[in-house]
Amino acid sequence: MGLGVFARRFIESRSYFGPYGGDKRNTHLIEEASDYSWQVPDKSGNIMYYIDGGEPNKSNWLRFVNCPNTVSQENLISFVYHGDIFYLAIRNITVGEELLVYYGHNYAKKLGVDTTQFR
Ligand SMILES: C[S@@+](CC[C@H](N)C(=O)[O-])C[C@H]1O[C@@H](n2cnc3c(N)ncnc32)[C@H](O)[C@@H]1O
Repeated sequence: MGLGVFARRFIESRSYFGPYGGDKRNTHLIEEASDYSWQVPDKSGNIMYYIDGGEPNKSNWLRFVNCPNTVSQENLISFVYHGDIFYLAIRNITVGEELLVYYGHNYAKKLGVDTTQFR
């Protein structure tokens, strides 16, 4: 699991964080090459490009947020706004709790997460 992000202060539901830092790339090969990339879809769901936070100096702390193993652990969801990725708190998060955002079925499966419980 490596490093993760833990709340140092109370985070109110609907707080949001971002944008996720990284290079915008057009190749799907980045999904294989980087553990830190997000797909950015257009309004029809077609992938426009990827944001790759693989290089720490071009990214930010959002790259360290892990994926939950169970739905009850999930406390952030990702969303696209003006072509960037943001994370939204879907409930109050208490001090010391790990911030966890679901990565999507494909990536989560690779990590051994039981994806059937996630929408
Ligand atoms: C975006 S990074 C998250 C930060 C990472 N833990 C680190 O130390 O840089 C994604 C990587 O974190 C690890 N990871 C995140 N969520 C995980 C989970 N639920 N189970 C196992 N590994 C996980 C995997 O190695 C994955 O490729």
